[in-house]
Amino acid sequence: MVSQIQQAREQQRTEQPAAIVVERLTKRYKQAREETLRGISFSVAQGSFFTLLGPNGAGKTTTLSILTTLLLPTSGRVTIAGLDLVREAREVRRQIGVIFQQPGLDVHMTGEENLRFHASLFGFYPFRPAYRLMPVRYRKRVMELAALFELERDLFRPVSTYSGGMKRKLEVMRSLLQRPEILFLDEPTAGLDPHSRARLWSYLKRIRSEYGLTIFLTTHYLEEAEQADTICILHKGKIVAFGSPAEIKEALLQEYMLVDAADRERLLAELRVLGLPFSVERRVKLLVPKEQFHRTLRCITTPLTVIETYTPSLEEAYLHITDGRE
Ligand SMILES: Nc1ncnc2c1ncn2[C@@H]1O[C@H](COP(=O)(O)OP(=O)(O)OP(=O)(O)O)[C@@H](O)[C@H]1O
Repeated sequence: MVSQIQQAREQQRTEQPAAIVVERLTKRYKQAREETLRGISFSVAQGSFFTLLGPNGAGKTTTLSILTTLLLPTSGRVTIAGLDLVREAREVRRQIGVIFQQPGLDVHMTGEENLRFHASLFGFYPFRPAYRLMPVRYRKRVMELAALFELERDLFRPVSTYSGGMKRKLEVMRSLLQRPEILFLDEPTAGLDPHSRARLWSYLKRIRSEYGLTIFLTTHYLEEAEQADTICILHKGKIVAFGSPAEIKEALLQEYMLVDAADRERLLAELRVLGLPFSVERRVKLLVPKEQFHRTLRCITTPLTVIETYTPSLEEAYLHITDGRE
């Protein structure tokens, strides 16, 4: 845990300023026997694409709810855009946009009415009973976003006529109305078909480059996490892996060979002499990287009865790390 905090501080010192700094965050729900978050620490660099990945129940939504000021932490400290999450919650809300797992649109209203009500409710713009009566800066912002998301033609139609993908786009637009610095997305592609999912990703890429947004995503889709700058894997309320997708892959992927011999004792003695790392399960498992498979085999003189090579996929490695831990 100490190293996580050091890592968070180190990142702050050496790279871009951190958009989010989380230190020793815990959450215990009322009447819950265990903590849902068990002292997690990490930081998110400004303008980066950060993914919180983990299986059901890992604590992703809890973390996101705390970071978006909807839920109070039990202990720990969080800074968002340089503001203290608890003491300056109101100001934090102005700096963030949020897209929740469950769409929260009123389908009886038009797309624009949904935007207008949201903007007024959160105090970003004063409420007026018609779009044309809204301040010019609101109308300019809405049209700018509608153009970006190609929703101009449908903006004044009831949301009940929208497809799932269009509703998602409207939600993204709504979250960007006040020009937030950080966009939080809780499993935003759940329920979308692959086509709409891919399109949503391309929009997110565009807004990120156009507005320099920091994106904080929670997901349990590995392929979505792979597009991130940083992945943080949460499991049972603890961080079990943290780094770039390449670093995570390297840490998680363990390539190995399974070998065996009629004279197993001779084989094991030989492996010890050769100094090769191994463990004995049903077969003898040699922990060597793929590039060394051939060389390793050439060194072994004991006649082998079994030779199998194994390169797990990222998916398998992820399942392994999240299945086998307490
Ligand atoms: N209001 C609550 N009261 C008590 N326990 C809760 C509450 N909300 C969540 N939990 C528990 O906290 C744990 C983490 O839940 P959370 O929703 O944060 O996980 P998650 O990683 O977002 O899962 P999913 O991918 O299913 O959304 C779960 O065991 C859940 O039962």
